[in-house]
Amino acid sequence: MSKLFRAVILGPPGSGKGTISERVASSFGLQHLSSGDFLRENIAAKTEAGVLAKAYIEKGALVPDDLMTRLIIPRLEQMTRHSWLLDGFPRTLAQAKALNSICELDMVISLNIPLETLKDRLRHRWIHPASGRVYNMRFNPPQVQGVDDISGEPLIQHEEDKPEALVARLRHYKDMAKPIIDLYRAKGILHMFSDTETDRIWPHISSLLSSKIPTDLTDAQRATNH
Ligand SMILES: Nc1ncnc2c1ncn2[C@@H]1O[C@H](COP(=O)(O)OP(=O)(O)OP(=O)(O)O)[C@@H](O)[C@H]1O
Ligand SMILES: Nc1nc2c(ncn2[C@@H]2O[C@H](COP(=O)(O)OP(=O)(O)O)[C@@H](O)[C@H]2O)c(=O)[nH]1
Repeated sequence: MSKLFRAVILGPPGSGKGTISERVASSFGLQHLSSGDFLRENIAAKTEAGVLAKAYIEKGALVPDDLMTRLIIPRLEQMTRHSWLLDGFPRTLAQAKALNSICELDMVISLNIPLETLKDRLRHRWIHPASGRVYNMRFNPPQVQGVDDISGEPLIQHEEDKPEALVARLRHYKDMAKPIIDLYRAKGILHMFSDTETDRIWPHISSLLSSKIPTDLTDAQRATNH
């Protein structure tokens, strides 16, 4: 069997991790694993870990490392036949070390987006809470304003996407991300992308992935995904 490809995408809130991950998943057949979506699934299913995690998320806090790794690591260990792109994990150095101990990453994509751009994007971000689908009233608006394209249910805006909350979130992100970025840079797998537009970053990520992912893998992956 072809070698699996395992990658992580890092970036501050609003940097386009979710948007780019979806493009990677559809163009290269990698499975997009989002820690936020995974937590929401566990909360909806009322798993023991989901119930514990819910209390932290509702307070606007990160889920503690031991709980988070207990949730996500077994999920990754199950992925023995699929290549993946992980979004939202690791968020701390302890999580990065836990990930290191179970697999050798092939690539880390880090998004470096100016603060003003992030503020502007998040002001216009609307989400469908049940599915995690993300819209932007200017960049990718829903077909009908305020309504999810697939379910027809109403869209909501997150409290923490307000500009006042964002500055603190970004400072926190920078502090947490620095040692993680340093770790991956030292391993020689870090690729940093800086721009204000996802559409300008995407061609670079796409050609990088094309050069690293063998086509037989993407074909095989697509076949198993359909
Ligand atoms: N790796 C993680 N470690 C700890 N907590 C996490 C992790 N991933 C997600 N969470 C928790 O789940 C919540 C939702 O995560 P999610 O990534 O969907 O949204 P977010 O924090 O608003 O990020 P972004 O704005 O970058 O999309 C987070 O606010 C945090 O409480
Ligand atoms: N204007 C604009 N909005 C974008 C661009 N890329 C992503 N977005 C939107 O910005 C918001 C944040 O993107 P998202 O993928 O959720 O980022 P994440 O928080 O890093 O996962 C969403 O509303 C996206 O639709 C872009 O290049 N331009």
